[in-house]
Amino acid sequence: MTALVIEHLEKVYTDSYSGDEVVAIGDVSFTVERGEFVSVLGPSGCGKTTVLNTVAGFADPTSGTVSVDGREVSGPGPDRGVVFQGHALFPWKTVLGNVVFGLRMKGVKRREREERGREFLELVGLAGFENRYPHELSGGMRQRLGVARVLANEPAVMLMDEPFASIDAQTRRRLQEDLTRIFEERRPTVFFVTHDIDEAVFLSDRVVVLSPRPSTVQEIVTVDLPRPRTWKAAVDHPGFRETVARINGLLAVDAVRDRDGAGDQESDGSAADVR
Ligand SMILES: Nc1ncnc2c1ncn2[C@@H]1O[C@H](COP(=O)(O)OP(=O)(O)OP(=O)(O)O)[C@@H](O)[C@H]1O
Repeated sequence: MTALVIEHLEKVYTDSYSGDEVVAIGDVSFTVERGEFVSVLGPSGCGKTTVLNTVAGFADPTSGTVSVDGREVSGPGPDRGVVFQGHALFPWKTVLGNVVFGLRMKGVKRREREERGREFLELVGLAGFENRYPHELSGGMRQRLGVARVLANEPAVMLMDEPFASIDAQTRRRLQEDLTRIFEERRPTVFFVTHDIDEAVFLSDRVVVLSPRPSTVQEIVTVDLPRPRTWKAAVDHPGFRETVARINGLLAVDAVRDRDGAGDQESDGSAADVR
């Protein structure tokens, strides 16, 4: 069953300083099936975060529609859970308090929510930290907590906007492996935004490659890698290297087009800013 449908999404912003119109998203359509992990990749400024914000209900489309489980999105809702880059945890609540917050809002009884909260903390490797506060955790642990908090609510779609971008490379790899394991165990529906091609390929079932602004879907690449996945197995797998090379090629074409001025006239030349 299809969990998320994005149809002919267009987004035009008006620059608050100059009053100029910026066409962030030209025409973007794609779907995410239930239990599927889909990443969105594209040059810097092509509108990846805008697509995610529109799905989250934080931004309205200029035209086009976004539907989750058959219902058109018209604002934020509990059917979509967002894991932010900057954690967005409640600093005054304990680790367990943060995880069970959404369940409390839904009216789940204390015993059951604490049971579920502990289960999700265990899943993300934070068992034993229930009574700590977010400031007592490392950046990686806070990000795990962000994931546990969203998973505990069992949203129809889990939205992740570069959740590991500000985390050191070694920890990031571990978190990516943990996320893959959690995905394989629980099969949430995930919509993931990233700059990192390796990360997108390692985590995803499909990768949506966007063109430079005003963005369109350049290609949707299916990742043919067996699960369960580990970094060790992935880097040795020819399919992993081929898929990374293919996406690299797609984005390199964008960078050349942009440099030669054939792309977006307002480009700041950062189209090659895809790690
Ligand atoms: N609130 C806003 N008002 C005006 N312009 C905006 C606003 N938000 C985003 N933009 C512009 O829309 C375009 C797309 O931005 P967005 O952040 O969605 O891109 P992105 O692909 O996620 O970028 P990055 O890869 O650098 O994180 C950019 O040119 C940005 O400057």
